[in-house]
Amino acid sequence: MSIRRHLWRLCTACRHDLKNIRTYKTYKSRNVLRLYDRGMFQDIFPDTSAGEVIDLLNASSQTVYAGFDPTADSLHVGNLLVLMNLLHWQRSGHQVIALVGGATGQIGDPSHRKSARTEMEQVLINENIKGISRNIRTIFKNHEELFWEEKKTVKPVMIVNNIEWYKDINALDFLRSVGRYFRLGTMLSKTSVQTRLNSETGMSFAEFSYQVLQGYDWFHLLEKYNCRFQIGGSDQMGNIDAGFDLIGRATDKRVFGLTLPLITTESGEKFGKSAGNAIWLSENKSSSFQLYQFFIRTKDSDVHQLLKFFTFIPLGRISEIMVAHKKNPEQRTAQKILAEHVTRLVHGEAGLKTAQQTTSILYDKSIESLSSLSADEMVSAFQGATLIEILPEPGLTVLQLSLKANCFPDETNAIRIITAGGFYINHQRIQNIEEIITPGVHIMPNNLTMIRVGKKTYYIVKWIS
Ligand SMILES: Nc1ncnc2c1ncn2[C@@H]1O[C@H](COP(=O)(O)OP(=O)(O)OP(=O)(O)O)[C@@H](O)[C@H]1O
Ligand SMILES: N[C@@H](Cc1ccc(O)cc1)C(=O)O
Repeated sequence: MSIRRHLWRLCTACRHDLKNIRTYKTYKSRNVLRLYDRGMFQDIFPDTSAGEVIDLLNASSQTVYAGFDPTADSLHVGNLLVLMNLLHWQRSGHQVIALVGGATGQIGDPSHRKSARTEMEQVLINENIKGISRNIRTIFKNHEELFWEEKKTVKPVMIVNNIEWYKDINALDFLRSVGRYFRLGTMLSKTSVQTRLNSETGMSFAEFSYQVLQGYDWFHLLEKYNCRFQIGGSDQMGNIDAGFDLIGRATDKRVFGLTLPLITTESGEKFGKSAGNAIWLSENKSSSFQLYQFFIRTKDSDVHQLLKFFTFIPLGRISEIMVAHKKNPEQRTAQKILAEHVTRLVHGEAGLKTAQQTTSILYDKSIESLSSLSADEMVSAFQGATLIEILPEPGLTVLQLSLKANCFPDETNAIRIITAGGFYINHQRIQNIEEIITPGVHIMPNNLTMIRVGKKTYYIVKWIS
């Protein structure tokens, strides 16, 4: 039987528990494998261990870890899926460890990458460690304060940095005591290695050794905290397997790895920082409004799955939400619930309030409201808006501005559409092509101008000072 069917069967056996859950504030059992019902696990290994894992989880509280390399100063929505998974473990009574890769980040994980990462300065790595540790602490704190109403307190998340155990390790000792357990054939067979070996850029020995470092991390956490579970996105399969192998050879303990599906873009690209399409969890990189809007824009075909991934709402209630949503999809009820949950978890009540207030600006067509937005916020508010930087010139006319902003293919079209009434500046229709662009009228106090052509083509002009 395939692992999926095996898990499915086991999860079906647990399903009667789910029916008894009246509130989404808590889970009644320690069996987190039920998250399979939410689509939150892709694979488990060893691949026949689902029954054993369920028994272990039900028998006692376990320790689980997931790692994040400090390759940016903030985590993003892709990483949030891993954090959601960890939160479910915490809600189920387990000890959660979030590892920040101060050591592994210096090498760079080759998984899912076409070329080596550019080396980062230590000061930058340190800043990144602070940023992502702050994200993790904030999310766990918001969860406990806003989503957890049980009397029983949850076990606080532990944040560890693997530089702590690598900084004093001697290379020779490491190769002798850890390196000897790694088999070259197995290491070479990893997809992350094969893809790169067959590419033009090839792979350095340092990157090749990455799996040894992540493997040893798990060994270390097992020895120190009895951590028997590691989770990560499906791109982490090879690295998790390396630790599993090491522990199998060096100890007599049983450990288990679980992978999660990757959140991808419409074109199937992994959503994250390397692909350059991240929505960040730090307010200074993506505002609470941008995060909220990102989820509000979820396609109808995806919203059911994202409610399962990014909220704690029980599945039965999610189905009810979807039934109501399908009756009136234009009201975006499901998207609003999703956006509200995620924004509250990531930015707290205050962040959610700001996001909702800013959203209401979209429906309130005053200049005061518009000028309270930043250029980035306007671009995300007016979906697909083009951002253009223009040097202000005295005497610039509406026609000249429309051409500089590339709103029209040529002057004839510009004159035709503007005079016909299809051109708007800051929500005001402008039909006089000779009107002079004036600060305070056309240029808002935030140094921006919003242009609309026709019903929904937006341009945001940022005036360079
Ligand atoms: N789009 C995604 N969907 C699900 N999990 C993800 C996604 N992106 C990252 N993760 C997971 O988050 C964890 C930490 O990943 P990491 O910090 O290396 O970020 P990353 O975005 O994968 O980095 P990069 O894009 O630079 O490769 C890993 O378990 C990884 O699989
Ligand atoms: N390799 C993981 C991060 C990580 C680092 C160390 C670990 O022990 C575990 C995970 C990633 O790049 O996504």
